[in-house]
Amino acid sequence: MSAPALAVEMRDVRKSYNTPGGTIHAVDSMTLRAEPHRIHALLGPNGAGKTTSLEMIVGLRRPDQGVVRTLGLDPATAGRELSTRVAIQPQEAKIFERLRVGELMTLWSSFYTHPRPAEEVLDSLELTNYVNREVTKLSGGTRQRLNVALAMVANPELLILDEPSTGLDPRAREHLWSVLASWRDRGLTIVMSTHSMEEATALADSVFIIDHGSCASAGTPEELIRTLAGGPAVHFQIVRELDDADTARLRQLGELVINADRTGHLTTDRTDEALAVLAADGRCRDLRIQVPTLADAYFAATGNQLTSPEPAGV
Ligand SMILES: Nc1ncnc2c1ncn2[C@@H]1O[C@H](COP(=O)(O)OP(=O)(O)OP(=O)(O)O)[C@@H](O)[C@H]1O
Repeated sequence: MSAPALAVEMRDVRKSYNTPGGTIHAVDSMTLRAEPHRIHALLGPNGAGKTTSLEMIVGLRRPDQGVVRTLGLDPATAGRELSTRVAIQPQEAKIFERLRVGELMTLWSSFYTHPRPAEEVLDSLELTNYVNREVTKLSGGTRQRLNVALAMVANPELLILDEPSTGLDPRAREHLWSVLASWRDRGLTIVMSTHSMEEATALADSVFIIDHGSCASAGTPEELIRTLAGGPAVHFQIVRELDDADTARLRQLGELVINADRTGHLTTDRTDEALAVLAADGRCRDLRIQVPTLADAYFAATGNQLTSPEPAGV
């Protein structure tokens, strides 16, 4: 079987929920394309439609309208042909709570034809020491890592993770990122949701900015920052009036904005040259270089700030 060009494609997908309070348009005109062998992050706040999208990608929900293709197949009808190739981390492994970690992994891997060795997955996620512990006695963060392990033991081509680092302390989170990156380097495709800018910046090869059920913008973190947030900017407070020659020089370097209160900024990649002009003879003070981040790109794409909750243990 030849591999499809895209791991996941959503074209103008809509999904609503009818609730006693009215219809919720959870996913609305969602269009995105995820290439294989990459880590893709759906980045957006609570309620943006990330989980609903992931559930449609694995076939747990059907779209009301539009096209979803996962590894080239329609997840609503592909059945076992897809379920052996795609794994999603169980949101809450409430079932089998009385089992020990090792027992649950053995049971879970028995559901699949070509599972990955459970010991290898447990080892990579630093869970080996917990094999004899009952699932119910695990901490939230350890349990979250077990959920990722349960998905990975299926040995999928496409791994779907819904906010995988929720509840992890900073060290565990960074370790999880390095494990996910190493799996990607061995050919796995990962599609994950997150509301952490830091996670998307550190981990994702491509980011889909999700806003009110649709994809507002997509690209590598660097592309999104460059195209949406612009380049670095030098901010300054004018002390002595800039003369025409200074202003002309600054305009040659980039885009100059001077405000009525005599503050200003120059958007330019040539920050050293800009600083030299602005600082000469004490013309300006409070000089500060601002390098745009994914948060700035997110704000430019959606008009909203996305505040990442602090990871547990901070
Ligand atoms: N089963 C459901 N029944 C009714 N409404 C739902 C259901 N699942 C999700 N919703 C609503 O659909 C919208 C999108 O939810 P979804 O969980 O897809 O977003 P999300 O981006 O994953 O958010 P979170 O980060 O909070 O999980 C929200 O308003 C949510 O309340």
